[in-house]
Amino acid sequence: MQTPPAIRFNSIEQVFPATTGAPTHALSGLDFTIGRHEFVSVLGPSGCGKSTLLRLLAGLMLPSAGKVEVFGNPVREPRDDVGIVFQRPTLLPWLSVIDNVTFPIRHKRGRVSKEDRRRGQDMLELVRLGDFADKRVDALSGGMQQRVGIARALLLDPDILLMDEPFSALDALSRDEMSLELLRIWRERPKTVLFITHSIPEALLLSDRIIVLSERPGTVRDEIVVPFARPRSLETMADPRFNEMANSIRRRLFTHPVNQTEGEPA
Ligand SMILES: Nc1ncnc2c1ncn2[C@@H]1O[C@H](COP(=O)(O)OP(=O)(O)OP(=O)(O)O)[C@@H](O)[C@H]1O
Repeated sequence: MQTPPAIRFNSIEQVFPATTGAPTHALSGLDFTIGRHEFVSVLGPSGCGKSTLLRLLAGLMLPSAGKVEVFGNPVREPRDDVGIVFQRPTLLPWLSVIDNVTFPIRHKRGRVSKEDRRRGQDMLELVRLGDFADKRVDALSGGMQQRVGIARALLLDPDILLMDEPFSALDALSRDEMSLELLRIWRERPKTVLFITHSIPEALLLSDRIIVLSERPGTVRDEIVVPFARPRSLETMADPRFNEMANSIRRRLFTHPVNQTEGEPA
């Protein structure tokens, strides 16, 4: 039997009812799969349903129709093998860094064992915050707080990592630095990554494949295989093909296709 993909969206419809006025049709006929340890970014116009598809995959809500599957199993609730990093890391400012990293375990089991703390410390080493375990999180910069969020998402060693615009609140330099850090972490701990972003260069630098969604209701408009060799670095962005691809994606995103072939690269 064929191994199921790590992630499958199968004919997803998502309609949000309205208390007044028309309901919002957020996603329609959404179909795509992601293979194990693949890094896939989702790009699309504002409001096209990117965060919605991530919340469906995280088991935070159920689709109006269709199926979301993780390793062939329908997603009905949050799972330990799916870690999530949000745009803002939602840390508890009165707790130390290590207590924030191990918080999901405290929340779930009511206590944190020595072994859990050791694992938390390992994750802090991985994100290069090993010396900051006992600091309060509000003493850290935005980039460092996002590292804490990544360490927390990796604590239970999930197969799948969902990232919803994780670096968009950072300044440009920290953003580039965190992109490279994410590539390093992904190399050291291979994961299946679904990464939501508004940044075309970020998607090109990080991903194996980019899914471009249409305007709402979001559906797959394009799938782009990113050809750049790994490991990638800022040098990758100097490859002349990088700008060409970025421009081609930009055109696809911001033009309304007259027919299906418009915007195809030459
Ligand atoms: N819980 C909800 N109830 C009602 N409408 C919702 C709900 N969640 C999302 N929506 C609507 O569904 C559509 C898709 O929202 P979503 O946040 O998924 O888009 P997005 O592509 O992530 O947007 P952005 O790029 O601006 O972050 C939007 O019109 C939004 O207002």
